[in-house]
This record gives sequence, C-alpha cells and structure tokens, in this order.
Amino acid sequence: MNKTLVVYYSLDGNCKLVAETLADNLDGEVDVVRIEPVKEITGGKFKRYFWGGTQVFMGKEPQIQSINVSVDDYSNIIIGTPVWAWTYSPPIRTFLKENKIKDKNIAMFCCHGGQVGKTLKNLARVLDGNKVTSQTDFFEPATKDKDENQQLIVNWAKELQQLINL
Ligand SMILES: Cc1cc2nc3c(=O)[nH]c(=O)nc-3n(C[C@H](O)[C@H](O)[C@H](O)COP(=O)(O)O)c2cc1C
Repeated sequence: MNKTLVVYYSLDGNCKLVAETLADNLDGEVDVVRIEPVKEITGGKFKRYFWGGTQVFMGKEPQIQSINVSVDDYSNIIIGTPVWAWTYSPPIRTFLKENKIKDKNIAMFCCHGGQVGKTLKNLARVLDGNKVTSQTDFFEPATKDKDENQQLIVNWAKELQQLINL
C-alpha cells in the first residue's frame, strides 16, 4: 500500500488549485478529497473574514460532510488549508478530529494572503505521531503570479514524488 491522499479545504479556490495540480503531477495511486462544511461561509470579503476569524478564535469545529475514503488506506497524506487568522482553517480541525491520522508520511501546504503565521507549525503539532516530510506555502496561487505559482506547485510535486518513492 503506497497510496497517496490529497485532502484539502478551500473557500476561494486557491487550495483547490494546488491540490488538483499536485494530483495531476503525481504518479501512482492518488485520490483527492475536498472537505466540505455542511454550512459554508458566504458573503463578501468582510463577512467571510469576520465569521471565519470568529470560528478560529472560538476554536470551532464546523460540521463537515462525511468523506468517502478511509485515511487508513493511505501511506502518504498531503493536507492543504487556507490560512485563517494566522493558523489552519476550522474545517481542517474538524477533519483531523474525526479522522485519526497516525504513522503516516505527511506533507502539508497552505495558501495565504501574505501572513502565514503559525499555520504549518500548528498543523504539524496536531499531527504528532506522524512523519512530516515536507511543508510549503503558496501566496494566492489562483489569482496572483499564476505562471510562477503553477511552476512552484509542479516543482513541489516532483519533490513529493521522490519522497513517495522512497
Ligand atoms: C477568514 C479568513 C481569514 C484569513 N486570514 C488570513 C491570515 O491570517 N493571513 C493571510 O495571509 N491570509 C489570510 N486570509 C486569506 C486566505 O488565506 C487566502 O486568500 C488563501 O489563499 C485562501 O485560500 P482558499 O482560496 O483555498 O480558500 C484569510 C481569509 C479568510 C477568509
């Protein structure tokens, strides 16, 4: 079993772009799962930042739709999250609470608007008991410096492929 799962949450499409580009550029058995909150945050930028930030600060675990895979079936798990209030997004918190991930090779990425904060450090901490092999961040890849970001994602996929093949 050397299967790879790319699991991500994305409100505005950046992490979705990274997750799908990674999957397209990785060989072997790769599945992609998008975390879907039961009640997605909607509205304009202010409203989304306000409610998203509130979820973070209150330590919320928003209900998410059940996923149709078992994390136990994968050796390698790539986790992607947008940065919300300098940390990982609450839907990822729910996912990690509901899916016990242990003894896996983990790679993680975040998408952000310029301030990563403690996102990857905090995510690595809740994934204690796994081997975090690689982590990286992308600055608004769906809208800014698209070609450059595309190349960064493809390059990271190459790096991950080598780790997967080990
Ligand atoms: C609620 C909320 C909080 C955010 N907080 C931050 C932040 O602390 N630092 C940052 O750089 N970007 C922040 N952003 C911007 C997003 O991280 C950024 O737009 C990211 O690319 C979104 O990824 P997505 O399109 O996959 O949802 C925030 C966005 C939202 C909606």
